[in-house]
Amino acid sequence: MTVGNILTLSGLTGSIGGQQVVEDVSFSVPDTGVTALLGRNGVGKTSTIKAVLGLITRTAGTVELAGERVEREPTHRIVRRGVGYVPEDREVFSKLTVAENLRLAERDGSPRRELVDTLFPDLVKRAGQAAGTLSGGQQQMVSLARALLNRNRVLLVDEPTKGLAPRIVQEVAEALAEAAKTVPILLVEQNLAVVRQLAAGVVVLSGGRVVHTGESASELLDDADMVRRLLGVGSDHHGGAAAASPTAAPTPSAAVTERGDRA
Ligand SMILES: Nc1ncnc2c1ncn2[C@@H]1O[C@H](COP(=O)(O)OP(=O)(O)OP(=O)(O)O)[C@@H](O)[C@H]1O
Repeated sequence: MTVGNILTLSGLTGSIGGQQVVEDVSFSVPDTGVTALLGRNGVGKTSTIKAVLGLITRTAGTVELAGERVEREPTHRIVRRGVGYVPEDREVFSKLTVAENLRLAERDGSPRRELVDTLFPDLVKRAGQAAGTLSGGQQQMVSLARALLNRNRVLLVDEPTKGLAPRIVQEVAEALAEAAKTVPILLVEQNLAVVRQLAAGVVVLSGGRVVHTGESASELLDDADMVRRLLGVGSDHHGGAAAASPTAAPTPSAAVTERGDRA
């Protein structure tokens, strides 16, 4: 099977309140695996995802989904075409149960219940629990499960491990790895050990623009100078045991991310 691109951004430019926050962004997301979208705080990663979805004003450029132009379409239509979004901060309905949260997310009559139940057995056990009483990691699982219930062609996942304890970070990373076997993922992630574990390709933004694209995230992460220059993180924060092996679990030290460094 030849590998193609599921999503291609070309010269995408977007603004919030008249201020340009995404500038002439071009890159492609292959139709398999995880592609990481990286960059320091505030460089426009979330805004780029929102521009794809039409959640911020797109002022120029194109977005192709499986070869079809969608940049003029409203958000709901892009979502219906199969672009799943797992936003930063999870956004579960806290007063609703886990089961209700999932049911609300179903877009058609054949949700992929089996897949979701297999991936997230804990959510099956907690089906009757109010989502607001779940831990951050469990809420992240609900958020991921909602996107996976539908037959999406690509998932846009924004900072899924943000604020989670290292052990839970690893659980979320494993769920993402399983999910990626069924759907390509564009992943915004600050935890570089997770990026190393999951991502094949990589795109780095700075000041709303693409400053690096590569087919190997590990290659970028192995280059301490590049990491410092592009991500503003010391090599020790992606080094150590977790960085030495692409399959190693993120350790507490590796889970210290650029977010902490930049504070
Ligand atoms: N609602 C908003 N109103 C005004 N400016 C905004 C808004 N949301 C984002 N911005 C600005 O747009 C720029 C890009 O922000 P964005 O959240 O896309 O960056 P990011 O790379 O995802 O950062 P983070 O790592 O903090 O999530 C920043 O300068 C930010 O201040």
